[in-house]
Amino acid sequence: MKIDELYQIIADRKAAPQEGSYTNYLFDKGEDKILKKVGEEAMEVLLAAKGEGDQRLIEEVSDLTYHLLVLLASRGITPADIGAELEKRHQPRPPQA
Ligand SMILES: N=c1c2ncn([C@@H]3O[C@H](COP(=O)(O)OP(=O)(O)OP(=O)(O)O)[C@@H](O)[C@H]3O)c2ncn1[C@@H]1O[C@H](COP(=O)(O)O)[C@@H](O)[C@H]1O
Repeated sequence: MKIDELYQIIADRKAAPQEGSYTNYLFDKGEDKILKKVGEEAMEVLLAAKGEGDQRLIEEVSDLTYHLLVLLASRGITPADIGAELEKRHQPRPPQA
């Protein structure tokens, strides 16, 4: 799944809450809960990277990505906003001789 597609699902949950949605559970709990999850998932990324293997790392980065997108959506920030910021930082380098 593309990041933009997942973000759109999350934004749709915000606009139209659904019974049993984990995303809506997070929105209902509020920003402190979302931030706590982001912190926990970030720590799990570190632990996975330090010896749990590439598949675990992929899973934990996916968990972190999802929770970061929930945080952004809760603030009305889009992946395009992040892309624009990264684009501003981008400094193309001349090809090496
Ligand atoms: N990508 C994800 C995704 N990644 C992780 N998670 C959930 O994140 C939670 C993290 O697990 P934890 O054990 O850390 O937390 P927990 O004990 O379940 O919950 P807490 O009590 O700690 O909050 C799990 O419940 C996972 O299901 C996700 N939940 C949803 N999505 C995507 O969001 C879409 C919408 O989901 P719903 O909002 O549930 O409809 C889905 O189609 C998916 O594409």
